[in-house]
Amino acid sequence: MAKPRVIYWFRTDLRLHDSPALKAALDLEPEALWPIFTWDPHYVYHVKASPNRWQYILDCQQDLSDSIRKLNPNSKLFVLREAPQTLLPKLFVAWKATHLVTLWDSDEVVAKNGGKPTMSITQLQTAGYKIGEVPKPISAPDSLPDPGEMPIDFEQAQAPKTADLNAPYRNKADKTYNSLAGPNGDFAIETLEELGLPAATTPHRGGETIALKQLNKIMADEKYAATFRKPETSPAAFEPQSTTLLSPHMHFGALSPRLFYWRAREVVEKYGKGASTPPESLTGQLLFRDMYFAAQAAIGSPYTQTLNNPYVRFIPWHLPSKHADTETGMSAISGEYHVDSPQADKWFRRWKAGTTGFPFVDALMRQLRIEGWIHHLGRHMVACFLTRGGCYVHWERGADVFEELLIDHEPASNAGNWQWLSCTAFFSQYFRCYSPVAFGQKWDKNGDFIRKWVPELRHLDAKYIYEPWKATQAALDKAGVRVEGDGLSNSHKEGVYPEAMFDFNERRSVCISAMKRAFKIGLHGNDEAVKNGTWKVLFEEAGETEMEGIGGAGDTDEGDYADDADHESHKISRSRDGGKHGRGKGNAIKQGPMDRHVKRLKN
Ligand SMILES: Cc1cc2nc3c(=O)[nH]c(=O)nc-3n(C[C@H](O)[C@H](O)[C@H](O)COP(=O)(O)OP(=O)(O)OC[C@H]3O[C@@H](n4cnc5c(N)ncnc54)[C@H](O)[C@@H]3O)c2cc1C
Repeated sequence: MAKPRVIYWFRTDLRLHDSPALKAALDLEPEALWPIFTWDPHYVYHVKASPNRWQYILDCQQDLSDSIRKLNPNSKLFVLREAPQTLLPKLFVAWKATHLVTLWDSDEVVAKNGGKPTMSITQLQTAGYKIGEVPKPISAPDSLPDPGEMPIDFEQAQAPKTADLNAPYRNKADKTYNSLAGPNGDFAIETLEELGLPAATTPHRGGETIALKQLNKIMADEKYAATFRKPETSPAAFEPQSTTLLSPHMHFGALSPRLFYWRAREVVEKYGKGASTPPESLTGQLLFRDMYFAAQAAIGSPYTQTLNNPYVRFIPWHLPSKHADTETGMSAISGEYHVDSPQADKWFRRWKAGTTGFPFVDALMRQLRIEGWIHHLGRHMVACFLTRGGCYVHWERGADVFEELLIDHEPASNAGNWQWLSCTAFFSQYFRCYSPVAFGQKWDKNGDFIRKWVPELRHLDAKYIYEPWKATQAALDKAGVRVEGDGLSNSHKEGVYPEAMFDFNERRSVCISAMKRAFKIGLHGNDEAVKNGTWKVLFEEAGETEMEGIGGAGDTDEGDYADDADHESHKISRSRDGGKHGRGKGNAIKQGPMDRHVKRLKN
């Protein structure tokens, strides 16, 4: 019998280590193996991303290609410029391929959670416990077969002409699909130039080699890794940041979460007494990732939006999404929204631009734009501020901005965390709000983080750096800064920082009242009243509009319970572990997209 000829299609798994699908491909003992990546126009034009994330994926591909070449100088990552659904059938014939191998997400956690989404870490841990121990990661292969010949004497299907969500970034002609095998006909990795994009601004670079180096460095610092407690890590730390910054590597599959998990477990076991436990520990962080993945797997496409989502509370936020297709609700966070309040729209645009006049919020938003990454508690701060703790703007607007700017953008984690922060799902303590003054001061009294990202304020006395509206004229003169305008029209003026866009305490109390009312009315995304618009009547009957709200006292959230939605369940998970360093069976985590599927091709 003829030996298999395998097209190995790299998708969200840009690595060689811990790849069951690659192992399955090699177990076939193929006579030819073509590692390929195909540029899907859906991704290129319909997934919003700044050049920072494009650079990251190109880095991951280049590194993978170099690693493949090290194993076999005749091979590399062959990049093809066409949609997979039109390309692959032609390749199977032209290259006489017999097998296609991919990685897929698993629904096992959902099945073990009674077919329901995992809406708390306890549910995730219980389902994980039923599945059993997390499989150990497998090693990278030490050799790869040659690719076969690669004729492309077929017509390249043109990418459909559709709306390009990334058009605002393209400053050159888009040449992504000019030729199937790239400008030199050698199936090379695309460049930002080909994509028509400017240079990235982020200092963070992608690729399996960097990811493994970073992981080794983190685990070599045993005390850090074993005693990691997320709520004790500072959102204001930079160079180095206080958490691992491994999320973008995991997003592109350059790092296996199973490898990360087991390395963290081993360090904890060696460390013994004093090690941290889930959910605050490093393994606990990975549990959150799986919790959101399994929630998305169960809920399906409505997961990333409110409409049609039975698990998301309906709150009549400002700037709701325009739904092109209200039946399926598919385009919820495409970026198009109703401007029901010009005031809220301006707040939203100032939030996005990092010119709210609240220096801690602005510093975080500017770091997000330039670096594509901010600390988890920084994400808490800006998300709470945009939604239930300040602007009362829809969480889908914030998720949309994060989709564009994050280098680690992961649909499940992004939507889930925005729901958490806006108290629409996963978390409900809407009276706990992050103060843009007190929360930053807790971590960084001197405001060094603000001085780095908001240079207009870098010479301002620490006494005023979180609230420049309180600064005396003498203090402002000494710092060489004026506080005026909204930052949208005068953002390029040297030495000018915008005025605060509202009184935070006032807004917080307005928001809390409005949240209280919405919780009382108790609608969810799949309720008829939400779908047919009659929710308006219910809210009008219930009293004043959100803008006039009656106010409520509220608590200042300091982030201590940042990842702790249900204190009771947290206690349960600890006792199930016997309080031992996250080693109990209750910590079992089901790795995300790791099931292997080998499809026999019918050609
Ligand atoms: C509003 C909001 C939006 C977010 N959007 C994303 C996103 O698009 N992609 C993304 O990966 N994370 C997202 N997060 C979760 C979290 O902030 C990041 O995963 C984390 O900050 C990444 O930094 P790190 O690798 O240093 O994390 P570490 O603290 O070092 O944690 C290790 C890993 O655990 C996982 N993890 C940790 N916390 C969470 C969490 N709450 N949810 C899911 N996974 C978690 C990540 O994979 C992370 O790399 C979001 C959080 C908020 C509040």
